[in-house]
Amino acid sequence: MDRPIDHGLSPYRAFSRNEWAQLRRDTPMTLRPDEITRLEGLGVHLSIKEVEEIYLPLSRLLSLYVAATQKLFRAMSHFLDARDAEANGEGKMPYIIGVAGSVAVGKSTTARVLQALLARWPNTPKVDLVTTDGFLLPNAILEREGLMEKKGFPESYDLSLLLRFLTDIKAGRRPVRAPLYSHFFYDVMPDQYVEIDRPDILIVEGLNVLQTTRPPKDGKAIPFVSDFFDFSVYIDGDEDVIERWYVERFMRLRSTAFTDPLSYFHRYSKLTEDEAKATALSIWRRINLPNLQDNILPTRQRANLILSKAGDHEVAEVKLRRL
Ligand SMILES: Nc1ncnc2c1ncn2[C@@H]1O[C@H](COP(=O)(O)OP(=O)(O)O)[C@@H](O)[C@H]1O
Ligand SMILES: CC(C)(COP(=O)(O)O)[C@@H](O)C(=O)NCCC(=O)O
Repeated sequence: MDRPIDHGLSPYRAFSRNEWAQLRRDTPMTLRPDEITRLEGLGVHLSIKEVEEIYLPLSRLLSLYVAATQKLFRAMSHFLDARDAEANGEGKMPYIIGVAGSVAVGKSTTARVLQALLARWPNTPKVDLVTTDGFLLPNAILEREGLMEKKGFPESYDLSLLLRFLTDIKAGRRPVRAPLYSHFFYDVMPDQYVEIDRPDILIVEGLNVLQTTRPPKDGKAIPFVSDFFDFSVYIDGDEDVIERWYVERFMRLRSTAFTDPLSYFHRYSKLTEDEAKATALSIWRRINLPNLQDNILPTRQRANLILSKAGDHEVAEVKLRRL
């Protein structure tokens, strides 16, 4: 009799927090407490324990993966007899890591921590970071197209600009410019860019980075953003917990950035505490929650690694995709 096919094998290997923390092995902590403080978001404490137990083992894994990829790249150069190009530094290929997840789940914070940790590994001294909000369509266009309530949805991004950016990075062009978004002005900044000049690692952070595109009608295939990634991380959490983080961040901004009359959300600084909370909840439920449910969560199983967070941003479980 034929053996039944095992449909139960998960593509992921799951680790409890403690199991994952053991995988740090003897990696020394490379960030000082004051350096961790500088990585914290607005008024939020980032615990050293969290960095040591979760992000340091992850940086160890990534450093090993990058080294293996760099070796593979050298093997290919050897095969193509492209050693001269390699000696001139032309053969360097940035290792690209995607960081995905809901609005307010902690993508920017995680990306900044990973950037700092990875830059301390000897084989990856230059680690750059790009956020995909720079590739949002400007408000003027979103308004014209009736998309202001769809900011962060797939249709609100200039996907071809993002794909061109990633193509240029992978082609080894230098420097490559990424547009900049301002949360203060709630808009893309005209003529402001971040220059990416051949880093060892590029982290690309954004809610849309694992999304797939519909098959084209004209037969011309468009690549996925994730086709350019060597590794991807999805940050996960329960909806009600992320909602709370969103509202808490909004309330902190209300008493800081929003008090500036130039800020887009200045009008919210004048609301009472209860009115402001209700406004934050309404934005979350009208825009960010439907985006999470319809467009972000369905991409979770495309990630190489899933970090599942609990109520205080502490990672409770890590899932690593089997090779
Ligand atoms: N590991 C963490 N520990 C404590 N607070 C965190 C952590 N990650 C994120 N936060 C806080 O949660 C909120 C959302 O994080 P942020 O990185 O801005 O999210 P995103 O980029 O996904 O919108 C911020 O207020 C941030 O300071
Ligand atoms: C700018 C964002 C779409 C996040 O973009 P990302 O960096 O993930 O590409 C999001 O923070 C946002 O502004 N959402 C619209 C609703 C709101 O104001 O929260």
